[in-house]
Amino acid sequence: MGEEGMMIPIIDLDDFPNQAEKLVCACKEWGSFRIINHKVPLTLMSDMKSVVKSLFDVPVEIKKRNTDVIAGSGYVAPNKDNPLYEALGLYDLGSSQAVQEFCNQLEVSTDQRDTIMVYASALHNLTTEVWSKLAESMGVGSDSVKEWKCQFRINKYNFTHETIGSTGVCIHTDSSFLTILQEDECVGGLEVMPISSLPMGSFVPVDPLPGSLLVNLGDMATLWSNGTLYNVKHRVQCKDAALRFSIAMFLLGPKDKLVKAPPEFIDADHPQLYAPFTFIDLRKLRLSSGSRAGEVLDLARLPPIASQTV
Ligand SMILES: O=C(O)CCC(=O)C(=O)O
Ligand SMILES: [Fe+2]
Repeated sequence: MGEEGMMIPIIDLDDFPNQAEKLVCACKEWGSFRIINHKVPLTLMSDMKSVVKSLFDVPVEIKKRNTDVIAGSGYVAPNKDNPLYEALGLYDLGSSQAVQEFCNQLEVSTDQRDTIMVYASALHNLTTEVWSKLAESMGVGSDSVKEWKCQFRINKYNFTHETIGSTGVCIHTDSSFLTILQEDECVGGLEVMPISSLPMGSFVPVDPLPGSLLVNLGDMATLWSNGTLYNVKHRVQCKDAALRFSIAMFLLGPKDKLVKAPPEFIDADHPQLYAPFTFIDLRKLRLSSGSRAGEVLDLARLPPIASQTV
């Protein structure tokens, strides 16, 4: 089946609970959807985009001060796997100390610091709001989500004429429960693989829709939902000879608590599929096994019920 003409679902955040069913469908079939009426001011989004662009202009010695707090949370220089890609990031957005530290490392101005603080807080709130809406739409609570850890990452793609047709970021899933992306408003290139196209898999381009934000579900969402929510496989391709910038906010999960499917999702026909994991341990397993595109969930699977000794 060709995927031409397919488009990821658009969810109106202002229209709940009416959109509940549409949201759950989007999360099962696409693992990806666009949100509108998200209340993040457009001026804040564009101010943040300008800050992001200038953060990448500092000398590499300064960028390297942005060291990892958890694996992969800090500066990523262009490398063999993704030579066109560069990223800066920060773990634990809920901690204003961590945000200040990020700003100090990169020697940002007072205005830039203000923008980063306001943006971080707005997007942090939005990730918890979107997750709460999803959990509620699935008939379960989400009490502790405000305490969950968040990671923030800004991405730059050095696209040129010569790189058109090559890959900006290879196929992967996110490790998070969910990710909110502020894409480049002009330069496309993100592609997602809907579940209907598996197991062969074909990509659907996600064209930018200025003012909206994009949500992707990650490995934790699949583990938590007992396999019903889809951790969307995606990549970024170079389609234009233009620099591309994106901003990602990852809702990772509770810090030390084991995550497992709530009892509402488990019955005789739907036995528990995955062993309980903390975010950090699932992430470690993902890195140690080199499984970037969701294969880590195969490693987290419990043996079939018939072979389990109860
Ligand atoms: O830049 C994008 O549009 C996607 C970035 C992404 O997939 C990620 O940061 O995990
Ligand atoms: Fe991603």
